[in-house]
Amino acid sequence: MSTPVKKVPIHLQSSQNRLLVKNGKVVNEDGMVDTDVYIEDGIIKQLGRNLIIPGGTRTIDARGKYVMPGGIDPHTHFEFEFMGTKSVDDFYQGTKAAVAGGTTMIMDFVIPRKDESLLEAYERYRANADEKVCCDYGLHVAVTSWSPKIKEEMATLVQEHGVNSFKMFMAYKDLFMLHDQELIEAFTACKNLGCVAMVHAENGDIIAANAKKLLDAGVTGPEGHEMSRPEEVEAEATNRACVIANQVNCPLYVSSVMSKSAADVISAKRGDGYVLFGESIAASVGIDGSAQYGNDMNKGRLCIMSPPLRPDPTTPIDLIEKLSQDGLQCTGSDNCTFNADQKALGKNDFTKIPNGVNGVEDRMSIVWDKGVHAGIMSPTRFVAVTSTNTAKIFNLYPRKGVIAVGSDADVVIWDPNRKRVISADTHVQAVDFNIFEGMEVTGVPEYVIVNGRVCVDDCDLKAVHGYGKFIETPVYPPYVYDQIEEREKRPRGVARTAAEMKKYADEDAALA
Ligand SMILES: C[C@@H](CNC(N)=O)C(=O)O
Ligand SMILES: [Zn+2]
Ligand SMILES: [Zn+2]
Repeated sequence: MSTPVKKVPIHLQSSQNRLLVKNGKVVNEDGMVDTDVYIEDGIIKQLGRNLIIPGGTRTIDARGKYVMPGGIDPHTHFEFEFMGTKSVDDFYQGTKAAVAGGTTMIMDFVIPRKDESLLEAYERYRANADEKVCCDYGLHVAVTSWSPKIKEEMATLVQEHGVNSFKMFMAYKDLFMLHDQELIEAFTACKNLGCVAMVHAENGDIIAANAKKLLDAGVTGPEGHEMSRPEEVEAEATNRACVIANQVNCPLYVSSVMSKSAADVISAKRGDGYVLFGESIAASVGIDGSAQYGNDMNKGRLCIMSPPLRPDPTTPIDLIEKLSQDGLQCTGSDNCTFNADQKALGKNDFTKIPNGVNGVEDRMSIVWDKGVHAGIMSPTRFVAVTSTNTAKIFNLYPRKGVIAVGSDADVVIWDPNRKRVISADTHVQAVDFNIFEGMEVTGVPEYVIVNGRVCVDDCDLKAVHGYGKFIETPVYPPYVYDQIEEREKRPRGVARTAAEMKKYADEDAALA
């Protein structure tokens, strides 16, 4: 199905059409350079100094600022029907908030209703999103049950609808959860289609058993949520997903890594040469999960998500360090927002609290503040983990995720010193609270250019609904499948001798 080409309304052309970003420091994942950027018709046309440009070009002075690829958020759930309610940020408000925070593309999840086919669910999401989005978007598709029909639909989605990634949930028993045999078959199907398998990694059987025990013991407050699924329940499933994917030689993307233990598994398996990518989220590097165990039950309910925020206060710093050192590769938001009254659906039973928190608007500032401003992460690594790596994994690169001639003009002019205080009183999102309430962050987008159009103009939001479009993600991303194919050429068992271990490690180092 071809994506309908959107005509940019005439009044948005001409003056918005030509832009020169001058005197900035362009930051890509592989380096920084002082140069100017000329944009026309939504595309980056020239890079350099003293550029020859046509009259009528608007010039933005980026002196003292970083000029970076727009953020790409690989993990959102806008207007998602879940746990008897629906997330309140829809594709308009959610993408408007994304743009406000410096994100110029999001990837959401098609999650089928009960008895809805994958194709019907995909069409429903497209119909919901296409006319509303304020920036470009892609779609992952969730496989929440397994059958020959599902396998066929995966192929159709790949061949006709521009999907290259499928999400399997190992949690949410009796709702979305797949068991090992189904995971083996779903991962094998992903591999045979040239796709990326994604997981929500928690052991849903253990969670269900623990939740029952806790409720039977009279634990109904928000603390029961994390108690039912401590870190090792996430780490066990993370390890199991990695092993299954490795055994079928399928590339694996672990979504919303929320604990040190799970992050350690991912770093270790990557060191063993697995084709594996780990995603942190704004919440997990921004705050810890102590509020769930506090005396204020209302506040505790608000930050309930899965996998849960961890009470270990060293978790955020551990995860931002792993992001900085390539232990983890991407940062999403897992934005799945429910208002306080929706969260109160679980006031007498923590298993009824709709799972999910905000993050799409604050993701970029949180990672800059906790990473770059804190002196832990370089600006180039910031670009990698907030934009480029996601673009490469889902085969959007170099159209997205880089400041380069010919790339889409999705550009953020970033003020590394400007500060802002995060608050529901001022945020763009629809949700009526913010898990980062009151947090002062350093690092703010001063201009956000979406497909060549200035949508944040000197910190003034001018996002326009319907301006974004669906972006197809082609199969066989080279960044991923070059490694898979290399491993196929070298079928290798488990290294049994020190010599084999060294040989494999040297081979993998040469490939990295
Ligand atoms: C259902 C969805 C959003 N909710 C959440 N992460 O708590 C997910 O698990 O990714
Ligand atoms: Zn999840
Ligand atoms: Zn999610």
